Amino acid sequence: MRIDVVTIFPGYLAPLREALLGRAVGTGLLDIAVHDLRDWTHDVHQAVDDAPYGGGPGMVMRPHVWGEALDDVLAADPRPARLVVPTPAGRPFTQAAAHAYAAQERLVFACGRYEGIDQRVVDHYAASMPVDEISIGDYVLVGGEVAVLVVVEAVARLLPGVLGNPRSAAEDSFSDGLLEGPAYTRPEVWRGHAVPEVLRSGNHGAIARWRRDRALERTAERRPDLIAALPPDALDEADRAL
Ligand SMILES: NC(=O)c1ccno1
Repeated sequence: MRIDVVTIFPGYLAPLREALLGRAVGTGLLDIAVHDLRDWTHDVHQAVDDAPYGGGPGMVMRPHVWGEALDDVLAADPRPARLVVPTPAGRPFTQAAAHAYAAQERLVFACGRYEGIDQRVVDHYAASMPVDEISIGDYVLVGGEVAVLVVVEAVARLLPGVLGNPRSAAEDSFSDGLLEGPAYTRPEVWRGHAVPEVLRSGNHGAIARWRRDRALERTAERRPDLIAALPPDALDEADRAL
């Protein structure tokens, strides 16, 4: 997979070269290119924003700079791309979206700043390619860069070969529509808190049942919306007896 990120703060994306993502780049599983939007300005001030039509606070990012940048970035690789624009006004980014993105050959991220990018940029590219305006949560960041880090990590870990144990992704929170339950490791007792005995029993059926029950309890308590969204056949008789 190739990932391009266009931003006025390339340094914000440095973590993409670290740890798991850095190894994925090093092994060729992931190809990441970060571009400075200001490279496509032509004025001495390298201006990328201007006052909003209709008035209001803040500045809006200028369409012609973005258009020149995205034209060049998209033309740099023949693989079909999806343009992703993080914004608080976007559709929620979910684990399902992460899986969908992991199946893409190429993702191009446009990082807005200020009051965002002139809407005509999204409208223009949406006429010729898939474009998603996505949100990583109901809060407002200073720009799209941090959201890109979140999305890229959520997507990259799903790529075959990136995680050491592929079962990790298969048993993630949300993989079965539920939150993951609690996890424990040694020692058996820590500051008077003992590991649940069933996890030390070696009884794999009982362990699986216990884990499912804890996941159902946690999800019902913290995210009842996920329980409500489960397909009718998702809960078996033992689940319903909980
Ligand atoms: N909530 C978000 O995804 C976001 C992106 C930029 N600012 O906020």
